[in-house]
Amino acid sequence: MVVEKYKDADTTSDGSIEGELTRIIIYIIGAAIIAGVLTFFMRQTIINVSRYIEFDLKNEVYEQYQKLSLNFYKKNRTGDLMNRISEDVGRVRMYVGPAIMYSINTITLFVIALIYMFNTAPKLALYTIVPLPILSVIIYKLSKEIHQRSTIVQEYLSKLSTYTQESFSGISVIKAYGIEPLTATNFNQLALTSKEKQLSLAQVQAWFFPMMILLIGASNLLVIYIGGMQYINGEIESLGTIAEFIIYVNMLTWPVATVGWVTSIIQQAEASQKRINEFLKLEPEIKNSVKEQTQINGNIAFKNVSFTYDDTNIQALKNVSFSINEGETLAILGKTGSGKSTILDLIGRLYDIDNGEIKINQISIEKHNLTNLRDSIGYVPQDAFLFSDSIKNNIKFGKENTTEEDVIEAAKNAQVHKNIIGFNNGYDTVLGERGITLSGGQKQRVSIARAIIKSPKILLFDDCLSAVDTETEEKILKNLNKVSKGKTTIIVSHRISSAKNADKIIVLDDGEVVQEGTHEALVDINGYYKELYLKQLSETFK
Ligand SMILES: Nc1ncnc2c1ncn2[C@@H]1O[C@H](COP(=O)(O)OP(=O)(O)OP(=O)(O)O)[C@@H](O)[C@H]1O
Repeated sequence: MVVEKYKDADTTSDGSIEGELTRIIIYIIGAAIIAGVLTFFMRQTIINVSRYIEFDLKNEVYEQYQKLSLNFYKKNRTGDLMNRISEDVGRVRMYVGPAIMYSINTITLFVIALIYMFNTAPKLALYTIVPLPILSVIIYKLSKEIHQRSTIVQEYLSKLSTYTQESFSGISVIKAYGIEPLTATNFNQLALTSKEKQLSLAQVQAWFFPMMILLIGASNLLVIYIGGMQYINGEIESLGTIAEFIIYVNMLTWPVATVGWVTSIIQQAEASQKRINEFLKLEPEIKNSVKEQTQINGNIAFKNVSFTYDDTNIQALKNVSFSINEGETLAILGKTGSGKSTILDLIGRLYDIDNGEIKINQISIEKHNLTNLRDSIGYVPQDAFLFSDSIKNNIKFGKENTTEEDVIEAAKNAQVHKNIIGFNNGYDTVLGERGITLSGGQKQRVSIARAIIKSPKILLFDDCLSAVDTETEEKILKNLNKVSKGKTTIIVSHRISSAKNADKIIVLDDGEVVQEGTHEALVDINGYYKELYLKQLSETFK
């Protein structure tokens, strides 16, 4: 406009043109600086808020994971569980962050630009904005397609990483069986499919910018053509209007494109939020219905207990009855799959039973505060699970605020102290992926130390001496006898040596109690226990 004003005038030499241009340049620079500062604060506020929301949501989802029972984990694949906490939460964040931010941006810019455009040249404004909704719809369709294809790409990437992870974990089996070529072929097949999916994604993505450029170009041409015609016809006064409109078109194209993109983000976020909500509404199967504290002394009684695993429909326990008093030791023997571990899981209330009753301190197990119940149990599982952390922390895991001396004492009682001090870093030796691998027997003993240090009312040992030699077993049992004074102990085993000193022994067969008594009584009766005793006795003297 300024140029046009002075174009035909004779006064090119006076300073007023310079002054006016400088003023406008300062306005432009000033507006850019203000826009920059405001954009910075907007991003700071909205993106930060979205990160806070993401943080809260992740914690909420994780907390819910902790509450849900084992059955839930069996029904859902680990990949899906991970997705909910990372991808679904991420999509919701995209909605509360970028989507809202870009929408505000678009609306503000659009309203201001449209007011200016219609004020300057209403007819030209109308022609200019015609291609914009088309651009929006195209970008929406493209974004949707891109999203669908990238979900598939993501799926293949996680399949690839699961496969590789599993190969790394099972590398010793792969090498021992010499199946490297087979695993390599499988990997190659997966990688090939993954590549194809990536290429198909790239194909759609490749359309994104050409489409934008095409539509911007079309809008520009339209402005120049219509604007030019209007100028020739004298409908618009100045050529500057055309230049002004070209700037508007370029200013509006990106925000209009984001409308399409934002719509697709909102749709994805809606689906993710729905999935998260459904998940957060899930009630844990095992509920802690008792809020007040309950006392656990260690009397345990099973009365006609039957239990079937939901997922496999295997009836693991049939009409099982037995009782054990506070401070006593019970040994459970039986063939594999006879239901021994299931009994221990039921005492920790990892599952609720179908029929019968489990009583702890003469009170039904459901009437106990679940936290109190689990706090009073020291459980050593069949497969000792140790975290990728130091040995010290793995033992301390049983009881947080504990002293170094207690850790050493527990390790001594579990007969693993000597092994630990033999490592270069002693108790600070890191286990797992980043550290050393313990032998099966060492793992079991660290796991025993973890249970002992807790000094719980009830100690549950699930075949946890299977990987130690009989001499060490003898020593551990002797120590356990000492530390388990006054505590109720249940030992699941396949060895008579672990069971013989128990106050009571039960033998399970296919989920039923088939023998019950003390060692002295059972070796006198024909049956599984006597057979096992004679077999193991003869092996000892071989
Ligand atoms: N988590 C589970 N989900 C479904 N079925 C299970 C589960 N755990 C065990 N089972 C089934 O229940 C039955 C009893 O299993 P349990 O683990 O109690 O036997 P066990 O006597 O401890 O065996 P082992 O001596 O081999 O450890 C088995 O047939 C087993 O397949």
